[in-house]
Formats: sequence, C-alpha cells, structure tokens
Amino acid sequence: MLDLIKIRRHLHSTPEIGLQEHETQKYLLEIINSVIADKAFAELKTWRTGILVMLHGSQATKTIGWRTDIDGLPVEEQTGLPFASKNGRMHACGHDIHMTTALGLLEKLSETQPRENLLFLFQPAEENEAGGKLMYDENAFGDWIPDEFYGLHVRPELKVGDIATNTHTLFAGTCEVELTFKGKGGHAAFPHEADDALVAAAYFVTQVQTIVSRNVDPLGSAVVTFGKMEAGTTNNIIAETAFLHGTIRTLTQEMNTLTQKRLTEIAQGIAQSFGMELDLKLKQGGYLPVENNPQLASELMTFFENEPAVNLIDIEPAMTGEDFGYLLSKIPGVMFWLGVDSSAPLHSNKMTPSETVLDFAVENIAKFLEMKAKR
Ligand SMILES: CC(=O)N[C@@H](CCC[C@H](N)C(=O)O)C(=O)O
Repeated sequence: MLDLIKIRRHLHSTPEIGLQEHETQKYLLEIINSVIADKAFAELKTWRTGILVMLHGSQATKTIGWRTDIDGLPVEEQTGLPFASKNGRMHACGHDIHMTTALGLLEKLSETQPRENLLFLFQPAEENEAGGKLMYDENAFGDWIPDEFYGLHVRPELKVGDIATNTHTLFAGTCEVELTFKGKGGHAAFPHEADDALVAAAYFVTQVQTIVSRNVDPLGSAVVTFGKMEAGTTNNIIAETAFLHGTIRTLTQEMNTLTQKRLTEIAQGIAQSFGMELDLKLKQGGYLPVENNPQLASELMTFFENEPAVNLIDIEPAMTGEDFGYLLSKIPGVMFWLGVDSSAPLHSNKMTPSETVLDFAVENIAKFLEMKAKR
C-alpha cells in the first residue's frame, strides 16, 4: 500500500515550475508504474511533463476523468517544516496534496477493473502556461477524451472533512496583463526634455481602478490587480520605461472581455497623452471561468451530502483562477474545494495543509468515482 504521507513530503520538498516538472514526472511515473504493474487493464502515456493513465473498463460505455495539477510556484518556503522545499520554489497552492490524492485514488480504483473507463490526468503548468489547455489543444488525450471530468483544489480556510462546490461558477476567469510604457529618459532637473514613463505608469495604475468602480455592473464582479511595477534606476534620473504585471479576474467571459477592452483603452489613452510607446500583452490562455455542469454538480453534491464523513458546503464563487476552466469548457464536469485547514492562505510561503486530509480525500472521493465507474 502506498505511504501517502511519505509521497506527499517527497513531492513537497521538490517542487518544479510549470512545464519544467521533469523530476516530478519521473517520481510520479515510478509510483504509477508500481501501482499498475500487474494490471492488464491499465495503460499509460506521457505528454511533455504530463501523464495520462487509463484504467480500461470491462464494459465501458464512457470515460470518467480525474484531473490533478503537478506544478509549483516561485515562492521561497518559510514553513520551517523538516521537509520544506529549499530550492526557491514551493507547492504553495497545494498541488503536492492534489497529486498525492490522485495517486491514492489510482491505487484504490485499480484494485479491480472498473466497468467504465477511468482516466487519471497529471497535468503540468496550472499556474502559468495553462497546461490543461496545451494538452487538450495538442491532442495529448487522443481517443482518451473523458465524457465527464472531475477535479479538486485545496482550500486553506475550510476544515478537513469539508467539500465545497456549487452548481454554477466556482472560479473566475483570469487574464494576465503585461504592459510597458516606453518614454524618454533624462536628467531629473530637465523633465521638459524627457518623457517620464514612471509618471505615466502611476496615472495608469490609478485610472485603471475606475474599470471596477465605473464600468463593471455593480451587481457583477471583477478584479483588476497589478502586483508588480518596475520603473527607473535612481532618484535623479527620469525613468525611460515602466513595466507593470497584473491580472484581471471576472466571473463571466463577457465581463473579462469588457475589462480587457477598457484596460487597453486606458493604457492606449495614457500612452498617447504622455507621448510614449505602449507594449501591452493580454494573456488569457486557458484560464476561463470554472463552470460546473449543473446536473453533474448536483449529483456530486447529493452524493457527498449523504456521506457521513463529509461536510458538504454549497459555496459562492471565488476570484481565484484555474485552467481546469478550459477543460470544463470542452468537457462537462465538476471542480470542488477540499478543506485542508491551514492558517496561511493559498500562495503564502507559510501554507501548511493538514496531511490528515489525504486519507479523508482518497477514501471519500474513491467512493464517488466508484459510483461513477459502476463497479
Ligand atoms: C488556484 C489559483 O491560485 N490559481 C491561480 C491561477 C493563475 C492564473 C494566471 N497565471 C493569472 O495570474 O491570471 C490564481 O492566481 O488564481
């Protein structure tokens, strides 16, 4: 039987960034191969750093998919745990828990051959390059495309035992924004001979706040956050360029399109009024809103509601993003939050999920997938 705590700690101590998860893939493959070694009904294929494992059903009429993501974040871990990552990257979004749960599910569900096909997707690059979209668009699934797709994300504020989802939108659609104002540098004493990119960026950051307050329907939802701004070199030199890196989050794709349009207009207007060049990149990729399929979500919620160990919560959408949104735009399915009881939030360098969630998750999600694959 797999030692889930040992596996989780190994994965936790060796995180890798999206599409560079080579060691992670190697380690996952070792475990997956040990689990399916004597199962004639199991088959495996890889795509770059991703892995697909198919348990072929005995009387398959459909394919049920389970998805996990495998990448880490560029975060210096500060948990002080004995198995903390020391490589400048961290599983600060819980993907170590996601992967370990998927391995536990694979072990449990491959004990006997399911009736329906069961596909396990270990997907790279959830955080940056929308690996799910890449795999789908590059036909990594081939004829293993699931008919229904399920997946989870850990949620620090919820307790172990909590499973939270809804029958509509669970996560926002996001759009990454990269923007550079290119002006003309100069001496601080001669501003009239320069075009100050830092001042333009300051106006932009202020004006862009009006998208949420003036353009978004007050009954709708949008977030425009710039988390990074770089301009200038020292106090007495006028900045030639200013770089801003941000993200848009909205609960509908229409709102995302509107927000992207207004942001573009504001950036262009400011560049023009300050007489400088603008380089603007909007990167939405696969980060579409995560839309649960109403019927499948309702079935999943009823199932977990009737499981004594599970506290099922009907939850409001969150403004986090997930490239599972892209896969769910192609394949009906459900994503849910799994409570992991950490006092530090997602993406924090102190995020510490409770490992007791592993047994809970494998036990209860396996029951749901067994019901779907009709043993
Ligand atoms: C669950 C979670 O935290 N997801 C990330 C997804 C990032 C999407 C993309 N890189 C962007 O920033 O738009 C999140 O930040 O919500």
